[in-house]
Amino acid sequence: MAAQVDAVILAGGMARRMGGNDKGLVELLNRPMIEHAIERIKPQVKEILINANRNQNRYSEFGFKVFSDQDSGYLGPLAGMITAMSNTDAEYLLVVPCDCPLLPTDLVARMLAKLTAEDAELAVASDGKREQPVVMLLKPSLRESMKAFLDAGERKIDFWYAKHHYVVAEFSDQPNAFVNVNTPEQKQQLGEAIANEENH
Ligand SMILES: Nc1nc2c(ncn2[C@@H]2O[C@H](COP(=O)(O)OP(=O)(O)OP(=O)(O)O)[C@@H](O)[C@H]2O)c(=O)[nH]1
Ligand SMILES: [Mg+2]
Repeated sequence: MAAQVDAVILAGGMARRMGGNDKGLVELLNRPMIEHAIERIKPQVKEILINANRNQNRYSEFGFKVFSDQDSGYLGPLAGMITAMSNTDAEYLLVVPCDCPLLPTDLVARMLAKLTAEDAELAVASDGKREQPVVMLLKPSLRESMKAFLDAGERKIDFWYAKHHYVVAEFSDQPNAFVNVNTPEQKQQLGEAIANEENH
């Protein structure tokens, strides 16, 4: 039987570079940004969880459970992951950010294949050039380790996973898959690029 995988879409940041507008809800091509991620990920997992620290009612309209960080105070993406890990009973949790509209449609399959082939604890995605620390597939049992790391005042995701047996799943065949939107200018550029692509 295929392994059970749930996903958390992280939308819990402050989006300062977006001018403080809730990044998951700003519109890209007339749709809230998170909807692009939902569309890519939904066919690949059992359930989607949304992690958001404001506008929870608006987020719940997408039809999935919404969780805020357990420890308030914007402690970074790891705080959102910890919350999701306590709210899933799946074998694996996929973590993705809300601001990556072009995530691979074969993300879970390839990360899971790599993780199981090497009997690793977690897999991190790479675009072929760089690891993408907010795109991970992990076992929810890693929650204790992540919590201890955060409680010790640490924040950096790659420092955390370096402590574990991890593998890197490469998506060099899809160099734009992890394009990430942080500013209004990037949003504008990506919107135009996608629209151009669709017109060809
Ligand atoms: N739960 C949670 N998620 C966070 C937090 N900070 C960032 N994230 C998420 O982590 C992902 C990557 O972070 P960034 O792209 O830096 O987003 P951001 O922090 O909202 O934006 P900036 O304020 O411009 O850095 C995004 O999906 C954010 O929603 C946090 O404190 N808590
Ligand atoms: Mg940030």
